[in-house]
Amino acid sequence: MQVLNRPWGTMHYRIDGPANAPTVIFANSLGTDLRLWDAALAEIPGIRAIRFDKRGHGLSDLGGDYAIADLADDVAALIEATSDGPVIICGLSIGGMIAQNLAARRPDLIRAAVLSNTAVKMGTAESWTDRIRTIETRGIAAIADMVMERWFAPTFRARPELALWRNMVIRTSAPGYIAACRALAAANLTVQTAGLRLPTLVIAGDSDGSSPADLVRATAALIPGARFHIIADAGHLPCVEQPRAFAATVIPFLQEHSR
Ligand SMILES: O=C(O)CC1=CCC(=O)O1
Repeated sequence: MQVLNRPWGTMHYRIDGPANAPTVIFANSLGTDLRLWDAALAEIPGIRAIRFDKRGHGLSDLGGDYAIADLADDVAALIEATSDGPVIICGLSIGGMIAQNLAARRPDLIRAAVLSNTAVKMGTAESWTDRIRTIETRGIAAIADMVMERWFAPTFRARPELALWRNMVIRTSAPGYIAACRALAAANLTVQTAGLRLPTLVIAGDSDGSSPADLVRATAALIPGARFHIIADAGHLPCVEQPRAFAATVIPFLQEHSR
């Protein structure tokens, strides 16, 4: 377990892989911690993988409310503290929004981006307000079944591990989860993302109930030269549901842009 001190509190991160391998930094989604990437990383050898828990998730502190740009600033600080030169970023969902924001504002730190199951805008302000209200009135467990349906295709929902992912959501601190919902409600990255000029791979899941493939494709279309790939039998978290297919999609891109 490693610690980065930030003005808002303590940020948890970890590094795996050879010190001299190309660095890839992974940004998690809403309601998950850095274990989100366990299965995919087991299929992606030869990288130095940096993972972290964003504010209010996993072992990291919350501080107060924040915007997507503040989360991107945390990642910038983590890169500066751990790495020489620009890195590849791989972000999923809100993690993909962090990646878009950081690539737009700090091109000196990011050489290429993998944007998984993300968009320039996710959900509506009303949908996030409804979710926050449910958590405030009935607790975070009240949203868990709805979230599982958005995250996973039916095949995965029948597997015993579903209970573990459900527990991950339920055990996220309610204030931490709500702060991320507020940041999502306020975020629209259309202008920033349309200005991106870096190698980008965009990934969608064919059964994603949160960022449907057409929404993800529309974000890819904003970035000149971006590649777009749909993973079959995968919902919002293809790195969990289809780690081999996820790795097979990502590895050639990482190899191409690590040189
Ligand atoms: O919980 C969801 O609906 C999925 C999601 C939206 C943003 C994010 O990071 O995850």
